[in-house]
Amino acid sequence: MPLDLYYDAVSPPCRAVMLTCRALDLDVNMKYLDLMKGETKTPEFIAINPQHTLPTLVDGDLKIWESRAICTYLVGQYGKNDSLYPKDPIARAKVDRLLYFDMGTLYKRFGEVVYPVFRGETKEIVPAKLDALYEAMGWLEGYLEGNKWAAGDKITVADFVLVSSVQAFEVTKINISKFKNIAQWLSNCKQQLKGYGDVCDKAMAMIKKMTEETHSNINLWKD
Ligand SMILES: N[C@@H](CCC(=O)N[C@@H](CS)C(=O)NCC(=O)O)C(=O)O
Repeated sequence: MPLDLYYDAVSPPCRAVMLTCRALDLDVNMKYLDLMKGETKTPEFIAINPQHTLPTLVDGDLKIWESRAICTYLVGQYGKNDSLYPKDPIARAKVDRLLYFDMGTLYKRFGEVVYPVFRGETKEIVPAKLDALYEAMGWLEGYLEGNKWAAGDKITVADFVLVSSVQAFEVTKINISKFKNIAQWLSNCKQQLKGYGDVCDKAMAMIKKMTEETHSNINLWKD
């Protein structure tokens, strides 16, 4: 039974799942819904996911959303081994910590700074919110110290999830070069994650264009 993935690559959570699918070499039926056109709000899609969020995966009778849950499900169900999401409780705890850190802190803080501007709700950045984002980046910088990949010396789903957030920081003109470990890890991801360019390049160009349209007078750079 083929997997159906409802997605729009402009969304970081969707890119995390797409990178996971590439890493696992999965044959996926890609079902594009245009977020900008509100295509998640149709009765047909709400019948699949009442929360109407992308990404959403349909695998036979299983309908699942929440990107990080999809990534870990896919590894458990289809991975040839557990390398991308280790079964060992300690190794898994280190990956899970990063998945929750991304959802509850890093990506959340990014969204609080940038999305109100993208949505045209404000033209002002709240300085405390920008400080909070850079604070979270400082924590990520520390977690990456001495590690090639987010959770250690092997690629895990934490890399797919975190890079999908951090790559958006770069095109929205947040200063990544201030954080040497993040900059090096981002470069590793660009070069070594399977399908990175296919999954991310077009979406990054779109986000860059949106940034130029909405953020031209807004400074997110901090030295
Ligand atoms: N925590 C969720 C967030 C999902 C989410 O909010 N997706 C947004 C795009 S980034 C969406 O689908 N918005 C359209 C809608 O809510 O109708 C995840 O990681 O999957």
